[in-house]
Amino acid sequence: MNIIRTKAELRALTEGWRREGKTIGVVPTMGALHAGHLSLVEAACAATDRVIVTLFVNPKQFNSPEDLAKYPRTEHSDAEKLAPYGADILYVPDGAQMYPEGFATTVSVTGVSEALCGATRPGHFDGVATVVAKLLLQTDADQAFFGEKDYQQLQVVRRLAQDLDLKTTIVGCPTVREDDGLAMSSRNLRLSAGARVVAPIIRETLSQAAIEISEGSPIETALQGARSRLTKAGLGEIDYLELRGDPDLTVLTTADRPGRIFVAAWLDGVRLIDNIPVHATSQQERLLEPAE
Ligand SMILES: Nc1ncnc2c1ncn2[C@@H]1O[C@H](COP(=O)(O)OP(=O)(O)OP(=O)(O)O)[C@@H](O)[C@H]1O
Ligand SMILES: CC(C)(CO)[C@@H](O)C(=O)[O-]
Ligand code: BAL
Repeated sequence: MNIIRTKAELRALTEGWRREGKTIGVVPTMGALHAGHLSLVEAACAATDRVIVTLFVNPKQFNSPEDLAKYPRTEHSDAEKLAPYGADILYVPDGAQMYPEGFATTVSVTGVSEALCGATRPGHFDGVATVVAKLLLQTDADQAFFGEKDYQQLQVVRRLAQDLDLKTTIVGCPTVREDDGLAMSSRNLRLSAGARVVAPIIRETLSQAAIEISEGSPIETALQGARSRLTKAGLGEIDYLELRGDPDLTVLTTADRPGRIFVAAWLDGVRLIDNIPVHATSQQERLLEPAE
């Protein structure tokens, strides 16, 4: 697998592949690769003839300079991890390739980007939408693969691809978890050993709340219970814990509409996110039963 660093090299490659009639898949990442990323690479390799993995720690999507400075940068081991997976290219542009002097354009998606992480990380999704639009165009991809761990990001990217008439199909892939249920994330590397033991409570708490809601508990009661469980475990700073319509994240859902619970909470100075679907089956069935 070759590493390339410039748009010019990338274009020469993709034009060559196009002449051979090959399809192209892209997996955008910020590196520090784990099994979640590798599952996207596997999906891309199964679906397209040529696969490009991109590695760019995009400064425009960080709303805290400290978070940007601390973001893990592990290009060498990332390339080693990718080697057995069959990706063709690791594309590692630098800041000057992506944002040359005079760069003045922002891609901003409204609606779906405004709640949840959009509300708590101002400017974050403008940074994501701008860099993803550029990566999809630079790689000339037929399909692009994103994880459901970042579910709101996936919906923002779907919207942007549709609204800008990009030819790339956006493919969502399931969240890959550690054995104890913690969603894999590059930022998990920053958890202390003690915090790492506590972190699986996020997924456990979401699952419990999802079951309670699907069995008919009032949404507010279930979410309040989840909030106090997280707080007791040491995740007292909660950016959001909400049930929202899926895929239309702009609406807070009601008991007769299934949705998804989203959380962002801080543990040990690290912001962790997760989400889980709520199948409001029993509640729905009850609502649909004819009144006696
Ligand atoms: N556990 C996971 N399962 C599936 N996909 C994932 C998982 N973690 C990340 N991804 C996906 O990998 C792609 C690149 O994500 P990124 O490089 O930011 O990694 P990350 O682990 O999400 O890091 P971060 O700590 O920034 O959240 C995104 O599409 C993201 O949704
Ligand atoms: C999609 C992405 C690579 C854009 O920088 C990033 O937001 C990420 O890694 O999820
Ligand atoms: N995986 C989302 C990238 C970010 O947190 O900036």
